Amino acid sequence: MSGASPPPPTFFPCSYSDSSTCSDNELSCVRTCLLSSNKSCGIYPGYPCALEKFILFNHDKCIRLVFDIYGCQPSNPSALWEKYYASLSEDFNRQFPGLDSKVKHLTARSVEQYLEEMGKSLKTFGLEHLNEEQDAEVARTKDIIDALDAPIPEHCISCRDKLNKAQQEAFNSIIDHVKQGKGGAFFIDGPGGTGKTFLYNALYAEVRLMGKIVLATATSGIAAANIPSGRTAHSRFKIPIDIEASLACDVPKQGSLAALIQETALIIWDEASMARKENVESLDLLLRDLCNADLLFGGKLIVFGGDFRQVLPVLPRKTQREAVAVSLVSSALWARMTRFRLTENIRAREDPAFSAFLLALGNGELQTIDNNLVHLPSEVVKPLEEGKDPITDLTALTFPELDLQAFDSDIFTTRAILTPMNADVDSINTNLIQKFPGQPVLYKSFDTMLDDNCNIYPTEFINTLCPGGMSPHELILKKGSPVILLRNVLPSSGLCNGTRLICQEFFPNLVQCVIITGHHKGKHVFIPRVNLRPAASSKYPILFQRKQFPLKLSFAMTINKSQGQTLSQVAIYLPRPCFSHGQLYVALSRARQSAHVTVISAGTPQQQTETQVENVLSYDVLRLAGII
Ligand SMILES: Nc1ncnc2c1ncn2[C@@H]1O[C@H](COP(=O)(O)OP(=O)(O)OP(=O)(O)O)[C@@H](O)[C@H]1O
Repeated sequence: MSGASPPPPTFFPCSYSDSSTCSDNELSCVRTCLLSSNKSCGIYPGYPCALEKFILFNHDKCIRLVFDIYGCQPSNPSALWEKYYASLSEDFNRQFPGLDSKVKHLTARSVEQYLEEMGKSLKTFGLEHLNEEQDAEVARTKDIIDALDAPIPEHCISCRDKLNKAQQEAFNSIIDHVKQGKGGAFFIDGPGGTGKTFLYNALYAEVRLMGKIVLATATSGIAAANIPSGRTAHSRFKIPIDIEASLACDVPKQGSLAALIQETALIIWDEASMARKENVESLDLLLRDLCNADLLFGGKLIVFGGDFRQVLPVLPRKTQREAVAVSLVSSALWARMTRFRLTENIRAREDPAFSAFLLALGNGELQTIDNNLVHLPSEVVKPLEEGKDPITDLTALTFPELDLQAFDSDIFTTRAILTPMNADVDSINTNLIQKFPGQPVLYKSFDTMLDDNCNIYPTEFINTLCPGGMSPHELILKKGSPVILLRNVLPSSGLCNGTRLICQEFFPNLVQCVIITGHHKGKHVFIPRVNLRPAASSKYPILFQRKQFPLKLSFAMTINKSQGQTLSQVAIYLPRPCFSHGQLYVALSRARQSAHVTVISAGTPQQQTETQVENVLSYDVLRLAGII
C-alpha cells in the first residue's frame, strides 16, 4: 500500500465531567494537550477543563467557560463559582483592596455581563442569589464606567477628517443633536460602498471623545464587528426572538442596562434594512418606557442605517411579499425618521462606469417587472463551458496561489468566491480543502435526535444532515485554511456569526484561530465545540443536535454572508440564479472595480445572451424606501 496517504487525525467530542472535580492530574493533562503536538496528545479528560486552558493562556474571557454557556450545563455552578472566585476577582481585588463586598459585587456583575451577551443570566445557572446580594448602585455604575472606558480606535478618530460632503452633512446634524442633548431618529440611506460604516465610526469617535456613551449595534453580528464595541441589536437591547409571543424587551426598569441606556448619548443600529420591523418597534417601546416619554424612541438620539437595495430580513420559506411586509419600510416608524442619503460609491470610486452600473442595478433600472433579466458588463462575465469543471476556473480566478502552494493568508481576507446557495458553497469548499497544502485534521461531531423516542433515525442518517447554519458531521480543516463562524459566540470579542478566521492549531476540543475581519482583526482566539441545532425559524423537519465546532470552511461563502465587506477579488458563481431581493447587487458591489469581479454563470433557458442573468428584485420595497 505504498503511496497511500495516512488517514487524518480524527477528534471526537469529549464527554462532559464537572470541572469542579478537575484534579491536578487532569490539569497537567490539559497542559500537555495544549503545549504538545497533536500526535502525542490523547483526548483530554473533560470539556470544562477548557477553563484551565483559558487561564493558562491568560485569556480574559475565561468567565464564559466557567459557566460553560457554550453548550453544557455544569452540574454544580456554585462549586465552580467558589473554585474560580479568586481568579475571577483578581483585578477587582487589586483595584479595591480590603473592600470584599464591593469586589464580590463587581465580580458577580462581570460574570453577569458576559452571560447577558448570550441572552443568559446568573439565574440560568441557579446563581441568582449573587445578583440579589449585589449593590444595585455598584452594578449600575460598573456598566456605565465600562461604557465610558470603551476604547476609541485611532482609525475611527481619523475618519472624522476624511468625510465627504454628504457624510459631513449627516455627521454635523447628528453631532449637533448630541451637543444639544436633543433626541431624534435618523436613517443613513446609501447604496453599498457609500461609506455608511465609515460615518458610524466617525460618529462613534466624536461622541466618545466628548466623554459620552455610544451604544453601537447592528442587525447581524458581522456588521456589528465593523463598529467599535458593536453588539447585535438583539443582544444589546434584549429584543425578543419570538415576536409572536411578545414585543417587550427583557430590560428591568431598575436594572443596570436600563441605567446604561438612560445615560447613552447616541444609539447606532446598522443594517436596519435587514431587521424585522417588529424588532425596531420593540426598541421604540423600550425607550419610551425607560425614558418615561411618549416620544419617538423615548426622545433618545438614534441613528439607523442600511440599504434597501441589499438583502432584506431573511425569512426561511416565506415569499418576497412577506419579506416586504416585515421590513422596516412597512412600519409606521419609517415615515418619522429623518433620512440622510449618501450617494458617492467610495468603494468603487476608481471605476465610475461600474459604480453607475451598480446603482442602476440596485435601483431596478436595468430590468422591468415582467422581465427580470439584466445585462452585466461583458468584461465581468465568464460563461460556464460545457464539460469543464467550474471549480477549477473559480480557483484559478480567485486563489491562483493554491496551485503554486505558496501564499500569504491575507488572500483569504480580501478575496472570496460567492454563490447564492449553501449546497454550492459546501461543494466548492470540499474541493478546495483537498487542494490546500498541509495535513488535514478531521473533527467528527456527536449527533443526537431530540424527539426520537422510538429510535427511528439511525445515527448514520443524522450524520448526513447539514441544514444551513450548521457545521458538517465531518469537519476537515488544515493549518492556515480560512473558516467562517456560524454562531454569535462572543460578539464583544469579535466572535460573531459571519466572522472569518484562519485556523492555526488543532486540539481535540478547541481550534486556535486568528480573526481576519472586523475590528478584532489579528486577535488570537480559541473556538470550542458547541451544541448546534437547526434554527427554529428554518422549520427544519427533523429536530436534532450536533456537538461540533461552529465553523465552516470559507474559501467560498454565500452572498448573504458577504454583505458589508469590501473585497479586492470576487468570483460570483451562479450555477443557479440568485433567489432573493438584492443578492446579485450585494455580490457585485463587494468589489472596488469591475476588473476585480468575475461572474461565472451556468445560463438558463430564458437567457438570450451570455451576459444576461436573472435579478430578483422587489419594486415594492424600493418604492416604500423612496429609492424609486
Ligand atoms: N470619506 C471616506 N474617505 C475614504 N474612504 C472612505 C470614505 N468613506 C468610505 N470609505 C471607504 O469606502 C469603502 C466602503 O465604505 P463602507 O464600508 O463604510 O460603505 P458601506 O456604505 O457601509 O457599504 P455596505 O453597504 O456595502 O456595507 C471602505 O473601504 C471605506 O473605508
